[in-house]
Amino acid sequence: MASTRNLNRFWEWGRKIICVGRNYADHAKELKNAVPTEPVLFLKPPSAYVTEGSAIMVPFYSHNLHHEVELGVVIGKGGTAIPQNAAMDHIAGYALCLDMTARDVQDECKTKGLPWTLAKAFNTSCPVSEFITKEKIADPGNVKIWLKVNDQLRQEGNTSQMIFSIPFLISYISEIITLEEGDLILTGTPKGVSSVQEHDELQAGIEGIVSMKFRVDRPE
Ligand SMILES: CC(=O)CC(=O)C(=O)O
Ligand SMILES: [Mg+2]
Repeated sequence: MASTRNLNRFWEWGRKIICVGRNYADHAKELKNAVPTEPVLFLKPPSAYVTEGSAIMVPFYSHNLHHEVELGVVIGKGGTAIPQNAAMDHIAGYALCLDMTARDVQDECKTKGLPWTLAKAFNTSCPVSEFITKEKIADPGNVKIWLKVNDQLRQEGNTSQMIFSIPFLISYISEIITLEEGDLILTGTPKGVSSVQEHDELQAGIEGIVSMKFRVDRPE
């Protein structure tokens, strides 16, 4: 049965945020990571969401917060082990997302063999744009995404560069983690990630579709 809940404010649903790492070869290489042969997955909690008008907070334990601009896929119809050829039917729409990453903490976690939770899942680590209905993006596998810091272009990529396609990711993830209406999948970032500081202004967009703006702040 179709849901009567409105996905326009999907971030208020409190559902899962599933992130794909190293899905662009140029980004994997810039961080000297191997190009993966299977998707790299991690999670953010719903408390990571932040929307325009609120600030991205640098976690108190980090001195190297990075931006990662990514296309987000909002799930409209849940499922388990969704076949690739049905995957697009499970999408309600999209959002532009930032996977804010405490890179210094992530590097330490990697060295110590620890999970990335402190680096990736802190409050405000998932800034999102307005909800973009599915009809507004004819081919999510071919859109240009970009990010500027204080008006300087830092990231520019096309989702056609993804190693694992959106249908493949939906199918792969749903075999392991049942997808539910309101879940968000972050599909990975292209090259150009870099450090942001308190008071910086981040602007990001999907060309011709949406743009968004966030300020960076640090707790007192
Ligand atoms: C190395 C990473 O932080 C992976 C990641 O999140 C990505 O988007 O790639
Ligand atoms: Mg990422």
